[in-house]
Amino acid sequence: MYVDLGNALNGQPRLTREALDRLDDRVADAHERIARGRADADHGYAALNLPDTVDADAVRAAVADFDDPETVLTVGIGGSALGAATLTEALGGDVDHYILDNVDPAHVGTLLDSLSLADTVVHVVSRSGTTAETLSNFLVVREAMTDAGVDWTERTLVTTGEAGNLRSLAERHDLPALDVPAGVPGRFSALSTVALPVAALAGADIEGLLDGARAEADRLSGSLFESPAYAYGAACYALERRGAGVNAMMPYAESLEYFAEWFAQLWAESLGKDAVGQTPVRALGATDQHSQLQLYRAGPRDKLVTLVRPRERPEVPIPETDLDGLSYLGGESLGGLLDAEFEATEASLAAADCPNIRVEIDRVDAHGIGELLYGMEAACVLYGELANVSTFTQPAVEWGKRAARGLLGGGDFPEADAVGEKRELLVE
Ligand SMILES: O=P(O)(O)OC[C@H]1O[C@](O)(CO)[C@@H](O)[C@@H]1O
Repeated sequence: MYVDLGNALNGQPRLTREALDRLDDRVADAHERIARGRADADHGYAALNLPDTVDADAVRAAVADFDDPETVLTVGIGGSALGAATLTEALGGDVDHYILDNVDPAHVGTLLDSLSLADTVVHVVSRSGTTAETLSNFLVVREAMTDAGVDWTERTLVTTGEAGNLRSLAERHDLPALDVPAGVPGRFSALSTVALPVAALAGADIEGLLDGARAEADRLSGSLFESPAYAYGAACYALERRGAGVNAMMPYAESLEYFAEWFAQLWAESLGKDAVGQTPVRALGATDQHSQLQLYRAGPRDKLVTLVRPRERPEVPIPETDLDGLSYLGGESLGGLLDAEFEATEASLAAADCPNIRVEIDRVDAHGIGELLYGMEAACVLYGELANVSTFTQPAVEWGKRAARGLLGGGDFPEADAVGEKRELLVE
């Protein structure tokens, strides 16, 4: 992973090279704390050990008995789904991968009606085993398989914690089951038994993913100027401290659209604590040049834009044309056009004093994706250290869960009472 901070400096919010130099001493201290946390496999820090601790053989063994499925359906939510979605979108492969990470009846019904469930492997993932959306969707999927005459116990893989509903289900029905990695929050689990099974079923290069992650881990050092991951995390932190409360994650590759969604959970759920944090915005280049770029260039000076691209792309030539004013495109390539737009957008943001950071990988392949995912995880951990927040917890998401459960008669929760006290100003 390559990180270029040139355009992060001297914009509005204003970050200077001198400020980064001063921050580097704190990066060194943070790196020591991170190294200690990794050495002790402390909660959360253990995620940065995954390239060496994940049991890839167990992943391969768990999927070995599934006979080359056409389709894999991931039933999970948050980090239990977004890692798998990111991997298969970026790396492609031999299966059609769908995820059910919402409980929209229209979507669930339409998707299940479209699938050949006899040729589908269901990977149900939940660390806690209690997540309402995941368990509800699994019960619906299981019934649909039964109604279709499919033995669901032959088509289901489980990844879950040591105890809980899914663990009991796997034991009761002798399902193949993997353990979620100890001490790794879901949003940090893409390079683990949570997401790797789908990548394995899709025929992706698991070792390449882990090699890329190891390469990025090897670059972690006591200076942000020697570690791309720390350079990114430190610059994002420093810019947020100076007013960049928004970070628009804008990959210039269609196959990295889910990566931006994965990044949004990683950044928001890790860093949004104690009334601080940096709001991740999911964007896509070049598409959002015709959309959100107007706001980035001419809106409030409260943003940084992260521009991500592979240095190599496949070539699709643009045919010659005599269309008025468009002959310059003829003989070019789509990749050449996309890269020109990347660089033009980068320069347009700089010209408008909007701080932006260039993140590149050699190509969108297993090694590059391993670098990118690990690098962003390490960047997030560093940011959390510098911001002195509890990076690996997410207490704020529990309130709504209790309210919903109370509304559904799942217990006596005062949060549910608050729903009934909603202020109303209805306009019809
Ligand atoms: O894997 P589980 O326990 O179902 O949790 C799914 C997601 O829900 C959260 O716990 C938030 O509610 C995320 O942190 C997590 O990725």
